[in-house]
Amino acid sequence: MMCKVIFGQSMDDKFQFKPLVDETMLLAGVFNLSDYLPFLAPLDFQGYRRRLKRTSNGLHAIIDKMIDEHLQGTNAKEQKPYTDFFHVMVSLLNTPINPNDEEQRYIIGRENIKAIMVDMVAASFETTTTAIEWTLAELLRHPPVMVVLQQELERIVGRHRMVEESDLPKLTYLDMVIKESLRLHPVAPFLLSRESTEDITINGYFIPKKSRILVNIWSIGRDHKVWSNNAEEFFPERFKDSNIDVRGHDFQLIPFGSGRRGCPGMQLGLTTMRLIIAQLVHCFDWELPDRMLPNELDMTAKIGLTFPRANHLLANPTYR
Ligand code: HEM
Repeated sequence: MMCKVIFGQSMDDKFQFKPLVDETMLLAGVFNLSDYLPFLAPLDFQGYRRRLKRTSNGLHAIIDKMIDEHLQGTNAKEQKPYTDFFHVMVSLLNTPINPNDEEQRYIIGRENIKAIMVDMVAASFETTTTAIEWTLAELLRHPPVMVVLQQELERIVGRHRMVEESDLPKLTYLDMVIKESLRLHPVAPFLLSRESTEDITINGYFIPKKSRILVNIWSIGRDHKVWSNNAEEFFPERFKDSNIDVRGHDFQLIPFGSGRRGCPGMQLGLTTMRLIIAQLVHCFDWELPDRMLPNELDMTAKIGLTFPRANHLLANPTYR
């Protein structure tokens, strides 16, 4: 789905991004000795930098090939007006980004387009699927919550048609379920790192200029002082009559980050997440395999830049 939005076509054998994105996420979040002992960085003891370079070259090579195809016009589909991100970007190749500024003319080059596309691919492919998988896992672990959500869908949508995007604003319990899932399972538990631009003291802690700052939203999401004693529990009702929102202003819940580097794909990610969860729960009843009990479902996460489930969720759907 994200491939269609970004590239205007489904992923096929020619453009295999997924293994390269998985490797990038793993390497970007792995324990790296040089982060703690920077003088070791040039030696690349663990070989992570070499691996990351190979992965990055792989991603760049795929996008290079796609740009070439676009420029040669070999793909018949490309004759139509562009409605996807990639083709709009490539149509801007070698044009000035600020044509009215005579002094600083900045031309969009191939390297710029490749860097933006790699950023988009890495940031969009795994995030939404990871968030959906965690939400479905929590619903399977909490059958009463699943029932309340199904009742809401029946009330608002009924049984005779599929959920549509226009139904989403009315699905308030779904919204609470999604907030609760993102609170306990933020896709990027440390956000993207920041660097402090000046010396500052916050709550008695001195942070020198040029420090690398990681914001641990996983911990904030489970902090009893913020979320009360049931912070570890999946309890969507905590958001009933609450104004807490995920859009970056309520700092106890910032699964899409905040500020200038906050997630630009938030609206797309949230809408996709809501629609897919709603459709899965509306169309099917779900059961864990082999008579597994809800509390036996393994909820271990795999550590990387993102925080996906260690083992993919297995569940049996029955059409309702
Ligand atoms: C549920 C889905 C998603 C979640 C939870 C999510 C979360 C995040 C987070 C936490 C960040 C870092 C923000 C910060 O450090 O302040 C981020 C960055 C980013 N996201 Fe998302 N994201 C999602 C979907 C998407 C989608 C669908 C796209 C694009 C189509 C996207 C594009 C990006 C990009 C390009 C960045 C990097 C921004 C930068 O470097 O300044 N994300 N996302």
